[in-house]
Amino acid sequence: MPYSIESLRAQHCVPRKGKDAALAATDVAAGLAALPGWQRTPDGSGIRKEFRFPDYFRTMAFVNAVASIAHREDHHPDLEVHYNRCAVHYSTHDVGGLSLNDLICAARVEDLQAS
Ligand SMILES: C[C@H](O)[C@H](O)[C@H]1CNC2=NC(N)=NC(=O)C2=N1
Repeated sequence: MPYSIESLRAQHCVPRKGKDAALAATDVAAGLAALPGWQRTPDGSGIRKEFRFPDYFRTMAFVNAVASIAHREDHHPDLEVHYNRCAVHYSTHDVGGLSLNDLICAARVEDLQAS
């Protein structure tokens, strides 16, 4: 099933649990094709992208905006925060891998970058 970043952004996360909610490998690949710079983690359990900023202040502004998305969507990424970069890692613990929620949130994070 092809995805566009707009179609992902138009959706909201809902609770997804269990194996039935896990994305098939072909769906993950289709999702990543719509999300520039996002990659599957080496173990395949998540998706990840590193964002770079001019300074710590702007890095933290991004971190707080991502936290706001996490709060609104009730879907929470792991973050690696450094002085001028932040890596965002999404996976869905409740399915033990990737769900549509991860693609939706990644698309929302991309929207932050565009603004
Ligand atoms: C009920 C609620 O949707 C779940 O507890 C959510 C909360 N945030 C979550 N975040 C992530 N990353 N994975 C989950 O499975 C998850 N589950």
